[in-house]
Amino acid sequence: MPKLILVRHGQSQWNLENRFTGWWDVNLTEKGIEEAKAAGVLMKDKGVLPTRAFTSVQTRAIRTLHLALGECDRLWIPETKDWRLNERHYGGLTGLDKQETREKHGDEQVHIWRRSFDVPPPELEPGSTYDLSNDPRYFGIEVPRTESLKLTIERVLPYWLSDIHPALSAGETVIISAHGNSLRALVKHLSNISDEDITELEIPTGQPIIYDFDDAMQPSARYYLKDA
Ligand SMILES: O=C(O)[C@@H](CO)OP(=O)(O)O
Repeated sequence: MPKLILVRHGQSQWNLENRFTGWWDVNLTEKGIEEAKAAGVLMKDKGVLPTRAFTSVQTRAIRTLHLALGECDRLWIPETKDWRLNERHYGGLTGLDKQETREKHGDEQVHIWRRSFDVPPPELEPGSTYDLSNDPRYFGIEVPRTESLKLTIERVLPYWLSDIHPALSAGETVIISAHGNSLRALVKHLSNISDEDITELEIPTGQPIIYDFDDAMQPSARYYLKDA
């Protein structure tokens, strides 16, 4: 039975500092490293061992993948990195302190920017410190200036369909190491969650989530590997 493992990267430096992160490339904290390793130990203990890996082009997700695979002796499996699994682009909010932004714009506005389905944050100014248009990893890609969850889904889902789903259909046990909002995009699709209800879904760091697929490639209800 094909299995899908979703894991959000361990705590990042800007998760710790409570700053809007998005596409900005920050590293894991010590706690994040431990969370990633614990995910790998759990996979080993439960005998859920990936045969194929997908991740974003962001250090925190790549390192989480490698730390987890290292713990379950699966560093050798094929892996693909793709920007379409990146975190949602936080636009002009990138780098700002979340609490200070609440104090400036109000709780409600910040909640809309963070969790509404289709209201994107303000656009990032061209030439801003956080403009990644010239980053070599995005060569040939039009780096977004901002993204809502809806816009994130519009790049995650086609990639899921073209690259990840076929690997699962071929019988692979697939691990995706990605981000809070790129994983919300996938979970929304797989668990058929409405545009309203997805605003309530939070994905914890470093905690593997599983879907089992049946012969018709229909996903089971999702569950945490720790509860299996
Ligand atoms: O800052 C971010 O990029 C994300 C994930 O850490 O934050 P949020 O919880 O607002 O989606």
